[in-house]
Amino acid sequence: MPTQTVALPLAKNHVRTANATRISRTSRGSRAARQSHYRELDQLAGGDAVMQDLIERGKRLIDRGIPILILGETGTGKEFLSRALHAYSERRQANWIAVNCASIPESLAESELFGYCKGAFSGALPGGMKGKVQQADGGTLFLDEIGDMPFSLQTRLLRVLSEREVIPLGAAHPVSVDVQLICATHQDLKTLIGEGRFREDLYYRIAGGVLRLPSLRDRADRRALIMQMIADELALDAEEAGDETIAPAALGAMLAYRWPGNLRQMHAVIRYCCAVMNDGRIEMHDLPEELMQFQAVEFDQLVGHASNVRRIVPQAVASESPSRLSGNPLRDERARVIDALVGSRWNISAASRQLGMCRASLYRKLRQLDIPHVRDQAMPAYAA
Ligand SMILES: Nc1ncnc2c1ncn2[C@@H]1O[C@H](COP(=O)(O)OP(=O)(O)OP(=O)(O)O)[C@@H](O)[C@H]1O
Repeated sequence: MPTQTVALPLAKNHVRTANATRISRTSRGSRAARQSHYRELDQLAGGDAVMQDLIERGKRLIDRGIPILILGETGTGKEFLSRALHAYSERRQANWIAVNCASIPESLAESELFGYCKGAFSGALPGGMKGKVQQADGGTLFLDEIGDMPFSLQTRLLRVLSEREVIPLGAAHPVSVDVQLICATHQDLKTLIGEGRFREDLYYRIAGGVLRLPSLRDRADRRALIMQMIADELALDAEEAGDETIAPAALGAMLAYRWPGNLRQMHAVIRYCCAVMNDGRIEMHDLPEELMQFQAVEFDQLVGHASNVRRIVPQAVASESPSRLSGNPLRDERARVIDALVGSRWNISAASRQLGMCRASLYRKLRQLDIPHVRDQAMPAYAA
């Protein structure tokens, strides 16, 4: 067994256990708790049929101790799913141990994963150290970014999985381990295998069951997710949050946006919006720049292409209630006009109908309220 590693192991706080992190819904008002908030397995499905099916398969696999490989773009919730599966499983009383294979320096990887004995190398902790695999004994080992695991380590991992035992650095005898394995990656492992960067035999060992998380733009329950995240951020119950917390135009922009960073990005955007909003309601001008820029591009594409409008504007948005009043008549009117314009994707006829005025009056109103037409904006100026 190779024992050439001589560097110090990673600090103890690199170990994240499920026991140290809340699994269930957090209580109202605790910001620190909310930030490390993990949902139960059934709550992850939301109202999306693909997710519901995936969760049901996940339950069956974990019940049978089958190694699970979670695939999905960055930020789709692979780690969340892994924690929730562990919390659902019979192993929930034991540790959930995460290892990010992309972030451990190769020189430390062996000692980090497999541990070492007293005096294994100079600079080692006096009492030796249990590796992550042993720490997960009886529980779940989550190998995140498995596609980035160095090839040499893949060989050792394969042995651990086949023999169900580890040999810490410097140890004379193997130690038995019993772990539920969950791996995750955003990479295409089949391609890595083709390129000789990932062991095919390891792939079949870790991919007992494959769960592919959908990207956020493919999820049918985006609206419910947005409302839930707002509720979480404001520490409200989902029903309490309701539609009162977000203007129809802002909701429409979030529904239409492509979310390349998936749930992680959406969570960050909602945290931002909730921090900057006034009067407990997210308005269009509270959205961060990337969503505004996206809107500007979309509108530019839409001008003169009325047939696209139906496809991009969610129907529910158009019929929602107008913005909450601020008490400043000019500001309220400006917000109402902007809501109508954005809600109708700058279709002037539709917006004027909604506002109860003729097209000419609406054009006059735009000039009066200093709202430039979207055609004339590099980026929409929504500040009301
Ligand atoms: N079900 C969920 N409900 C609310 N927020 C979620 C959910 N799943 C994920 N998130 C948010 O997205 C963030 C990223 O989730 P997670 O780390 O599980 O994604 P990932 O797919 O593992 O990402 P990466 O591939 O980049 O490691 C979380 O920190 C959380 O803010």
